[in-house]
Amino acid sequence: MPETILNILILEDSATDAELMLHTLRKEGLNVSAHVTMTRQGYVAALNDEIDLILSDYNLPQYDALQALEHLNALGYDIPFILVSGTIGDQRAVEIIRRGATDYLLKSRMPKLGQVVKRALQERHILHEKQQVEEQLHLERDLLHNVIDGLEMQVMITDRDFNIQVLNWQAQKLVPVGQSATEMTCYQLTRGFDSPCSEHGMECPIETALAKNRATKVQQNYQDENGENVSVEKTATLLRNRQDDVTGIFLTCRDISENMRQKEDIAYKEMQLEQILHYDTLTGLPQRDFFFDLLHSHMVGCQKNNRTLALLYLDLDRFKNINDTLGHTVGDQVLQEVAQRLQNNIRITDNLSRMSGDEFLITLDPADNLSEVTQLAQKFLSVISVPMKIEHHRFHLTASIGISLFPGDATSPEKLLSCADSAMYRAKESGRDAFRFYKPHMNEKAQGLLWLETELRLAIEQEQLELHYQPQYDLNTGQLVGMEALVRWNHPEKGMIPPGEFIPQAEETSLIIPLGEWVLNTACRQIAAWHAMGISPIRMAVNISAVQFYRIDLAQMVAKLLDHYGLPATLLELEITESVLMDDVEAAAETMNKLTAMGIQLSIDDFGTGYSSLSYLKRFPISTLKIDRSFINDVTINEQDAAIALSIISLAGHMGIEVLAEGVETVEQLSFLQRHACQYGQGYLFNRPLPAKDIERQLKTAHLPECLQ
Ligand SMILES: Nc1nc2c(ncn2[C@@H]2O[C@H](COP(=O)(O)O[C@H]3[C@@H](O)[C@H](n4cnc5c(=O)[nH]c(N)nc54)O[C@@H]3COP(=O)(O)O)[C@@H](O)[C@H]2O)c(=O)[nH]1
Repeated sequence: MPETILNILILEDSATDAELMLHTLRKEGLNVSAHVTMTRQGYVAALNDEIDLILSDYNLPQYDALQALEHLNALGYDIPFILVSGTIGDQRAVEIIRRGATDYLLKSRMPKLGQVVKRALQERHILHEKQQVEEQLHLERDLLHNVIDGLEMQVMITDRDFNIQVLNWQAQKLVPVGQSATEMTCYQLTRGFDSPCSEHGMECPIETALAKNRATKVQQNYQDENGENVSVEKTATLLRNRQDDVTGIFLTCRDISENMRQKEDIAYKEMQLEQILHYDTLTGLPQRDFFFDLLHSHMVGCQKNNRTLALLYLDLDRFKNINDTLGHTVGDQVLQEVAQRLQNNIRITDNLSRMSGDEFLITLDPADNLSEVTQLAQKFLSVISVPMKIEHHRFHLTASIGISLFPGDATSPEKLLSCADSAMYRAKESGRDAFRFYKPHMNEKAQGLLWLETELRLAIEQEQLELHYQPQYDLNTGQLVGMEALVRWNHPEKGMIPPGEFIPQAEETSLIIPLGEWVLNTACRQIAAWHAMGISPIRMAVNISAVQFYRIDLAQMVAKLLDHYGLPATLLELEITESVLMDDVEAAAETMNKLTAMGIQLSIDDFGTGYSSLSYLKRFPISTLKIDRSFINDVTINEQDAAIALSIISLAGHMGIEVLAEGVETVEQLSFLQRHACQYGQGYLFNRPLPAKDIERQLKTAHLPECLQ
């Protein structure tokens, strides 16, 4: 590294002294380059930024050190100035130091010059460095101040007791006119509180930062004076001295209300997107892919907890016809209605989705109870089959359902779906409006159902069914007033199967429709046949199930039969259970009104066992209430049953409705009913249900049961 050259300006009229100075300095190891002058002009001309040091005698012929110092200061140079002179007295020496000289050396002490110069240069160097540091600090402070001031957030520095010490421009704006920020606390300034935020139900960033001994960020939410929701984010950074003591807190406060609103907006849009991606826009149900996720997680849950899950694949029957004939707008409304009906009937733990077009998927979880699965599947078919009114169109819709079980049938969602799909096709093949379990794993009940359904279909075709008739009597006169047609199944291998064993299954599989039609047709044919034999006409009661009531145009069918056999409608009575009426009050009233308008009598079967609502008695055109035989059974020994029977008799009397007691088996029951003015009765005491031939005999002979004679 090249040695630094020291440029010295020497103001000296003695060449020897100047030479001595240089010699002394060089001897001290300084590499010196010097310019010597004794005049003012020479001095001023030689002054420049390159000069490192000035050595000056005190008195010169036309100039002196005080003037030289003045010039130096006037020209703005900052060069160490050392007076090297003979004795000038202390006063002058002090004066010259006061005027800006760096040091003073007597010529008699010339050997010390090196040390004096070195010290002066060093001091100057230190001073320069200090100035530079100060300059730098000043610049940085300025920069920091500008940066903080330029921030859109409020910034303040407080002490540990929340007292404000420094504020930026944004925070300054909060300071009330006439008040000084430094006399306020941060909570007064930002919230107008008289105590820290923590005492007002909000987290205080300063307290948290001090407690955790580190920088902290908190969010405060509140309502401003206009009732607007405000969210602010506050950070507190601990300021420390060299001993690591906390000397203050650097606090920032940012209004993030807009961010929060945007976040909420984004969250809402994400939710909408989620809705679009995962949910079917027409029905609002989960779409296929999302449903598969749900199915998968249900399967995992079932596996873990040893539960069975059922997947139901539901496809509407002949839905294409609706779309093709009435257009997609009507079709869409039908799908929405179906979705709604299914949604209303699934359990809280089940899931429903729209697979595509007119196909819906339902997970039943848990599905350990297979009879419940069967009931639910039937329920879905039933609710879909309740007539639907869209615009001015009325529909009788049906569906086919395939059911697969996890883990029995398949262990992957795809395979489970494929099993349910093939079961659904089997349901379609069976004539639609039915459900089928996936075959390899059908439970006993499902297998039994399938057997029954197949056999019952054959029974209708092969005339294994027959009707028995149970007479109904006027309990006062003993007169035979009507009879109830009751179906019997004479199975070629199993013998007589009671209706209680096949009617409910026929209702589940919708076979009740052809079966019910067969019963009505046979009953009407029988009335016509007896009429043709000259037997005086007698009213025939026929049981009608809910499925018949809602899924076919019953009035139209009955009208056709009456017309076909040339019978007056008054000879026909249709028995409906209470629950049928409650399924769809509007539709029930419509059908009943049509039937009564034709002259058909309507009776309520098993009265007292269901809703027994007075309101429907007023609403529907009912001609007879049939007291359920469960009340008649113990009417003479059970006070409660007696009370129920009596109130039904009284109720019917007040409403002008006829009343018939079912299941009269004993003379005691008969006399109770007679005593309490029950008009009609039916039961084993008078007759069991009998084949047509046996009834014929009674009708021809007008034979009265003994107990009524
Ligand atoms: N939808 C249709 N349902 C029908 C039809 N035929 C019958 N059924 C219903 O099946 C249930 C069982 O009927 P069934 O075994 O025929 O029993 C009837 C009578 O035999 C029995 N009864 C009559 N009197 C007495 C008696 O004194 N004691 C006694 N223990 N039982 C008696 O009651 C049944 C008639 O009941 P109801 O219909 O409520 O009047 C039954 O629910 C039938 O409704 C059909 O064609 N379609």
